[in-house]
Amino acid sequence: MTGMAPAQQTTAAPPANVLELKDVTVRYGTRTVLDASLSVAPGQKVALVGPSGAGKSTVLGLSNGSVTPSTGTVTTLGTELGAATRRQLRAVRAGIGTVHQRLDLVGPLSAIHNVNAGHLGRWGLWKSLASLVRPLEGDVALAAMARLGIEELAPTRTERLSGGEQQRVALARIIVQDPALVLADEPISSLDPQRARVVMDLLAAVVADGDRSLLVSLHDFDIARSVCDRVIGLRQGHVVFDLPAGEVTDAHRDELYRLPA
Ligand SMILES: Nc1ncnc2c1ncn2[C@@H]1O[C@H](COP(=O)(O)OP(=O)(O)OP(=O)(O)O)[C@@H](O)[C@H]1O
Repeated sequence: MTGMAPAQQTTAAPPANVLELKDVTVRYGTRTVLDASLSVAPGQKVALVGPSGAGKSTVLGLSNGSVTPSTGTVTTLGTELGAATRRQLRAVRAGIGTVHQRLDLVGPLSAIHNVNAGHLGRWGLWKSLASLVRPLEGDVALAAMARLGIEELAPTRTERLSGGEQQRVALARIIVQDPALVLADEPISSLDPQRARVVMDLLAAVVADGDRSLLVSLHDFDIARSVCDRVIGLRQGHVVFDLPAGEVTDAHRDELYRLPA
């Protein structure tokens, strides 16, 4: 006996996926609209593509718990949503940043107030109300706005801003919220191609800056494969392919969007 302690285990376990859908089905009545398994690794940017009705929004809804699976499990930020307490669900939702085509900004409030709303998941009611009168931690919000080149718009009423500027306000709000996972449901579908590209590049930069993960549904196949690390093709609720963006070809696109004969 040497009396030596056993060797320490030094190899760290790989970090768990930030999102995991395992054997998930979603049924409405007798109709199964999703039957899929997929995952998003930490720091990964994943695009969901596929024709209308393929199940992209359903996957995003499952990921934040707003859609309940009929069978299977959804684990988001380490919490299995079906088994979570309300408190755990609140914590998961505070860790998710959401970007919609509809930006959920409050038009009559100044841009900085809207950016500051990124804090709300962490702040209690009184701090949130006080901040409506005078933005608290305004320096954090201003820094986020500066990152997106809209610092000088801080005092402007949000409804006076252009669509592109409002998109930047919504992205600055994500920076302030500092979520581990960003879910974006067709964030660029109302924009012209140039603006769509700029907004997607900004979204990707915001995600990469904070080492966050992204799951984004997109109709633009080319933007999906150029901005994201991985592309998942969904069709009629099934995963048709799940590939590194560099391996996705025009043939995958054509097959995915092929109209039924
Ligand atoms: N609450 C619901 N009740 C019944 N059917 C639903 C419900 N929500 C979604 N569906 C159906 O589920 C299928 C998938 O819808 P989903 O919105 O996920 O598709 P999508 O790929 O996001 O489509 P799009 O690109 O048009 O937004 C569709 O056929 C839709 O009609």
